[in-house]
Amino acid sequence: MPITPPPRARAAGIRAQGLTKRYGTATAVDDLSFTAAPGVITGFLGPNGAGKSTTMRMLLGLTRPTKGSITIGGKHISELADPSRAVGALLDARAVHPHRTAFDHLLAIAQTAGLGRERVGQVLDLVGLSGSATRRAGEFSLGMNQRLGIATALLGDPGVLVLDEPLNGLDPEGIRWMRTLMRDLAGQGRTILFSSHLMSEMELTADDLVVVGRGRLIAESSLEDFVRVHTSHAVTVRSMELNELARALGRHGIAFEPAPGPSLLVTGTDPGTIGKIAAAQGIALEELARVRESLEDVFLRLTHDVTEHEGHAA
Ligand SMILES: Nc1ncnc2c1ncn2[C@@H]1O[C@H](COP(=O)(O)OP(=O)(O)OP(=O)(O)O)[C@@H](O)[C@H]1O
Repeated sequence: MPITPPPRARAAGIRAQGLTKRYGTATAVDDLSFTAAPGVITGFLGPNGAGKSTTMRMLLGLTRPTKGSITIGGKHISELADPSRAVGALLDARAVHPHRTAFDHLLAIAQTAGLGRERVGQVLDLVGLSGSATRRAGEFSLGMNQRLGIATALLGDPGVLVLDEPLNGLDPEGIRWMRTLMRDLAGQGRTILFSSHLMSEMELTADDLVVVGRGRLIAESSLEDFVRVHTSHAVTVRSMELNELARALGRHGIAFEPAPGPSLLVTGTDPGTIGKIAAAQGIALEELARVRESLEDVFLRLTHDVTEHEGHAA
């Protein structure tokens, strides 16, 4: 069933400016600024405790910032004429009354938001729960609860969706479904901000990334640029004539270091150049391959740096 966001919500992006939240002496979110644009999936990435949920709660007006702001289309959620139609959220999929049926759960929320009964059937259909509408939420698996949470978020047909760890607890089929749904929703011009602590999930789902560690911004860019900028490029080259190869690279001023096996780890150049240098010297190569840090490695290194910095500063 196609669902079309109201035109007024189409262009509403999310913007955090100097957003800060302190609990006593602990800082959960620290001078955080970022944007999430309409029409794309923005991945909010950070290890557990990085401040993602707190940021989302401040966006939804559930937690008051100590300093700074987070707005939807330039407005605080309390200034929006019809917040439930502007923004939908999945925060904690288990926060459902266990004895209520899926239908009644959605109906109660729809009625509070002034939405018609027919919308409940539509969202149940959209998330594939029509067949379980009369089952109690307490009997649901975590994956079904996630679907019910998404149905709740979509009730008001909002232009902005805020999803906290939506892929948690889903099986591979559920993950594929959630990705396709997010892609479709973004394709309709909606703003999607979804959090995860897993780089592997982001890699396959997000267009843009906001990376946080210890409440601070670590990186904000497209996924593509993040990979390009933060991935260190190196080339491994294996040859039985390693000494000759090392001398030839040295003559060209190319940096290298020994690697396991009869191999060198070469930096600052590309495989093509190494191949040409070897060919010119008549050196046979057994292997010539670009080494890429996995995104998981990049993420761990970046967030580790923040932790280290914090540790020294403390
Ligand atoms: N109500 C609160 N009172 C005190 N400290 C809090 C409160 N809410 C969050 N925190 C702390 O703020 C920090 C950020 O928590 P937050 O839940 O926002 O992180 P997160 O990135 O969403 O991580 P997770 O995925 O584990 O939820 C944590 O150190 C957390 O213990």
